[in-house]
Order: sequence, then C-alpha cells, then structure tokens
Amino acid sequence: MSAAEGPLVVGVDTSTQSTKALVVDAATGRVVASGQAPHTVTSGAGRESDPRQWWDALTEALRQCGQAAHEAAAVSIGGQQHGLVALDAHGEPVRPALLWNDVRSAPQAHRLTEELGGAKFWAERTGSVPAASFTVTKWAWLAEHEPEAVRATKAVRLPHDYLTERLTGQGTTDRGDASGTGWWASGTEAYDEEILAHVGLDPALLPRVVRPGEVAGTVREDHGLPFSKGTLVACGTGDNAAAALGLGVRPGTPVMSLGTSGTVYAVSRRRPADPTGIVAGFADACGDWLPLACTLNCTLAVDRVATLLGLDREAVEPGAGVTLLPFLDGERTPNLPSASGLLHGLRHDTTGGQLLQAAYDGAVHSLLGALDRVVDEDADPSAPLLLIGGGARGTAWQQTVRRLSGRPVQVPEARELVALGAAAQAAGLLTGEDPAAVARRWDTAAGPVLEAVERDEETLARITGVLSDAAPLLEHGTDTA
Ligand SMILES: Nc1ncnc2c1ncn2[C@@H]1O[C@H](COP(=O)(O)OP(=O)(O)O)[C@@H](O)[C@H]1O
Ligand SMILES: O=C(CO)[C@@H](O)[C@H](O)COP(=O)(O)O
Repeated sequence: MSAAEGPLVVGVDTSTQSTKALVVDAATGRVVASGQAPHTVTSGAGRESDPRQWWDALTEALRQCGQAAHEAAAVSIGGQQHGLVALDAHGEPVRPALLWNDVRSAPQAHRLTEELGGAKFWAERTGSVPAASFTVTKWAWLAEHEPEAVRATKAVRLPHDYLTERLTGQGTTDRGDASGTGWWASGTEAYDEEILAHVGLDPALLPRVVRPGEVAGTVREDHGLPFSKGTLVACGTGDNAAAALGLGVRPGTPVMSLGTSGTVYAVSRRRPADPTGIVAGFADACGDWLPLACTLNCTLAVDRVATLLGLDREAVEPGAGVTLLPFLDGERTPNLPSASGLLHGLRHDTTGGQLLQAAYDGAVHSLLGALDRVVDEDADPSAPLLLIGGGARGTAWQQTVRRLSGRPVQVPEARELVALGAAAQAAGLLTGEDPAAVARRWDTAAGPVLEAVERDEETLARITGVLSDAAPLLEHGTDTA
C-alpha cells in the first residue's frame, strides 16, 4: 500500500453491536487501516451494555489498526445516540448504560410529555416529542426504579461522550448528540433548565457542549490507547449526525440507514418541530438540522425471522399477500413500544421465502412512511435515496427499498460512514475545513445507483391496512416480557 499523502486521522463508530475504528489519510480519504470489535447487549425486558466494554472494544479495534493508529494526528468518536451513561465520582459506571432501544421508559415518556405542556411544547422546545429512546425518559425511569443509582451519579454522559472523556479527561459533548437527550433546547442551543429541574437532574452533572469545529481536548497521559499524549480530539457526535457528515450530504438528499436501528433523515436549514413525534428534530454536527425518524426493528429483526425460518437472509421470494410487522423489540416508528411481531395472511401455499420478504417489507414500510416528513418540502422527489449501514450491503434490502420507495437508490461504496464522518471531524481540526466539505472532497457518497422502479403501492397499502386494523393488539402488546 502506498504511503499516505496527508496526516493520518482516526474516526470511531461506537454503535450498538460493535465498535469500528478507521485510520484515514486526511488528504484523500483513503482508509489506511481498520478494526472492529463486538459489544454485548442484554436481552429480555431491557437493553443495557456496560460502557467499559465499549472502551475495551475501542482498544481492540485500534489494536487491529496496527502501526497506523500510532501515527494519528487527530481523533474523533461518534456513537449510538441517547444511551444514559451514569458515572460515579471516579468516572466509573454506577450501573450498565440504558440504551436507545430499551423501551422500559415508555410510561415516563408519556408522563413527561403530559406533565410539561404536551407534545407541541416539547417539539418546539427540544425539537422532539420524547419517546422511550430519549435520555430524559431513561433518567426519569432510573429515578423511579433505582433511586440509589441516581443518588450515586456524579456525571451523566452519552455513549460517545464517555469514550471521549476517557481519552481527554474532559466532560464534553456536541450539539448533534445533545439534541437527542430531551434536555437540550434546540431554539437556544443550551441545556433546558426547566426540563432538567422537572426531572431532578443537576445541569452541573452534564458535559460541556463543544461547538462544531472546536477542539474537545487532547489525548491525556496513561490512556492505554495507541495515541501520543497531546493528539487533538474532536467533539464527535451521534452516529446519524456522523454518517450525514461522512456522506457530506446537502439539504434535499435523503439518507436511509439499515443497522440495528433503521433511520431516515436529511440535512435541513430549518429547525424541525414535529408535534406528531414521528420526526425527531435533531441538530446535525455542523450547525444545521437533521430531522430523522428511527425504527427499533431493522437488520436484527429481519435476520431473526430468517433464522427462525432456517433461511439465508437473501432467500426471499416475491408475492403472496402475507404481511409481517417485525416489531420484535416494540416499536418507535410507529410509536408502539409495547407491540410485538405480527403475522397476517398466512396460507397453506405461503413459502418461507415469502414470509422473509414480508419481514423486509414490514421493516422498510415503517421507514418509508416517514421519508417525506424528513425531507424539506421543496426537495426533488426523484433525488436518489442514499442507502447505508450494514443492511445496505444486502441485495434483499436494496431491492426492497427500491421497490417500495419507487426512487433511485444509491449505495455508497464506502462502508463505515459513521466512522468516516468522525474521521472528517478529526481532519477538519487539522485543516480548518468544514468536516462536511472534507467528506465531499473525499467523495464518500460515490457508489452505484440502482434506477427507480415503479413503486409497489399494493404492498404499501396492504401493510398500512394491517397496521390500522391491528392497532388495539399492537398498542396493548403481550405480557410475556
Ligand atoms: N451483507 C449483508 N447483508 C445484509 N445485512 C448485513 C450484511 N452485512 C451486515 N448486515 C447487517 O448489518 C447489521 C449491522 O449493521 P451496522 O450498521 O454495523 O449496525 P450498528 O451500527 O447498528 O451496530 C447486522 O445486524 C447485519 O444483519
Ligand atoms: O436511536 C437512534 C436514533 O435516534 C439510533 O439510530 C441509535 O443512534 C442507534 O444506532 P445504531 O447502533 O443502529 O447505528
């Protein structure tokens, strides 16, 4: 491999299932080395991970990067949004982190929305109506169920903040990830003291919100990672904001990410405030906005159906009129936290492959239902949909999105767009450039475009009909958790 043309930077994605690290040539965007190590997430009623595992996974992912990681001139860490990391006075977790896909705080989300002025208040104040994913609802859940953990908490962090702080020794976050907490006011771009007081969280426990382009800190001594003391550390951001950065998208270009979560989003110049709660009004990592809708059931749910059927994930067959709503983890879009999976239309001649296709269709239907809401009204409806995340590598996912969206679908060749976005932040610190401009210079969105096909309205209407007819079952859920 030829020598790098510019300084090396490291970008990290600490996502739900694993931590991925890339060493990137800041001049060209070429990935010089990469590493990945898994995390475990609890199953059962909640979804929790020990934050110390993320650090161990980061250490292992960087070890796999070899010598190149030692040469990094700047580092940035992006990661899964919303998770509640509660630390004691020594920076140790007082309990495992409550993750974005843990729906136990659904009653607190409902209660907080009602107690503080309703959905419109929250949407205007924070950009979003809190669902069970939002950190504020997790803090309220913890206060109710584990008051001793709340009493022991001396610092509250998001997943990417936790790792950045272990690297720099400074408690920092950024506007992108702060906007997913539910206690950051999107109008003033500051912590919302009224909401914090309402949930009994002292603002002094929260990290400083670093401005886009500002240095979050430098690597401290004795951190155990391959970086030299004094290496620049960028602020990082939430994974969706990092991927938007990593693609260098401009307003009007929609993105669909297929990973543990499914998301659809677009960059916007207008601050979102959707009182229906379908669109979360996140900030992006630059200074614009990132209206986004997120599902809890995406690649893991469809892979689970394939496993149950004993099929390879690509073994889909078309047709049959069977509907599968793959809400194995409850759901956030539509907002059905107590729901479970639902199958309708099963016949003697339905094949396993058709059932599997129905699971893909159900997962993609939820995301496409929100697509028009996240893209600005004046955006070109025929612009390609950028498809990213682990699922984007699968033919069945690509073809399902193409058929149900009726849009051209572009699949970037670059694999780890969250880590690339973080790398672009790190590169921006060195060159003084806007990180989105860095990503555009790196041409990270380049990849084949699958031409548009006629939209499969029949399937979309059938799924919408089942969702509506099954509403009471989906709202009340089952008691087996
Ligand atoms: N070739 C592939 N085809 C379809 N799905 C894939 C493929 N490779 C990985 N995946 C899916 O990607 C998922 C992981 O995606 P990723 O975006 O890395 O997740 P996360 O960032 O949420 O941890 C896995 O659950 C797996 O199902
Ligand atoms: O909750 C959201 C967005 O609001 C999720 O998108 C999480 O940020 C988790 O991301 P992945 O691990 O699936 O990338």
